[in-house]
Amino acid sequence: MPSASSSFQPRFAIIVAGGSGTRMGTDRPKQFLDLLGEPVLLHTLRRFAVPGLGIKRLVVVLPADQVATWEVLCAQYPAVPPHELVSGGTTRWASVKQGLAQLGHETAGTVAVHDGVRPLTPERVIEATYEAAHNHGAAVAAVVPKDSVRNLSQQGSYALNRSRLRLVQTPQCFELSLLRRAYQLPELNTFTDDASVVEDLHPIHIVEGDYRNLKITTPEDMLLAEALLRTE
Ligand SMILES: Nc1ccn([C@@H]2O[C@H](COP(=O)(O)OP(=O)(O)OP(=O)(O)O)[C@@H](O)[C@H]2O)c(=O)n1
Ligand SMILES: C[C@](O)(CO)[C@H](O)COP(=O)(O)O
Repeated sequence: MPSASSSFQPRFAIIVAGGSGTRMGTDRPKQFLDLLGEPVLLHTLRRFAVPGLGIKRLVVVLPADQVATWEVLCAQYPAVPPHELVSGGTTRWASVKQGLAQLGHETAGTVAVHDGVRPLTPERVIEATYEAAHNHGAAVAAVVPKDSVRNLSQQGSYALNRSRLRLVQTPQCFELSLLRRAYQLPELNTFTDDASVVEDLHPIHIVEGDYRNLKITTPEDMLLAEALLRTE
């Protein structure tokens, strides 16, 4: 169950799966690809449907032309977690905005935004990110880079101090009214995630993520996900 400090704050989750997966290059969207017997997105939903997390509503954002396909797909699997379907937009930002609109009548709570293509997120990371958002207003899961990092410059490139860098994952959790305010501002082409949408309004707290929490983006990520899932 959510810890005592957050027990009076309802939890919501918006799972964004409205993308087309151009970098994956498959015919069907990567969120529908089979991962050891179930679609990637179904694995992701199951991670959030764990009773101990106490999530009140699970909203799934899909490409408008894939909603019917998803409903047919879901009918083929047992015990699909209850979820609400919403059509997305042409950018991740627009899809999150649609997901937030679905929560329009909720007055308070903590909301997680999570990529539908992160099917391996440990429960510990989800719980810690909700809890940190409850305490700090805004929290994202992130990990330390394992490789050295260089910044490209006109002269060539220079090394960055990686001890001060973090690779940001999802979930990204926020106090509901804060996320709503942030998503009322105009969309910028510098937005890559929800933290970048919120950060001008509120500081972002970093929670320890997990290297297993990979985002399925290119074909080799499916092989990695399969291998990791087999160890669970
Ligand atoms: N218009 C969009 C674009 C992305 N997403 C979601 O945001 C997450 C992260 O995006 P990404 O990995 O970039 O997915 P795609 O946009 O599908 O991939 P690509 O950039 O390769 O086309 C994914 O779960 C994706 O479905 C979304 O809901 N709506
Ligand atoms: C939200 C995200 O997964 C955090 O790392 C990432 O920014 C999504 O980026 P993408 O280019 O849409 O895959």
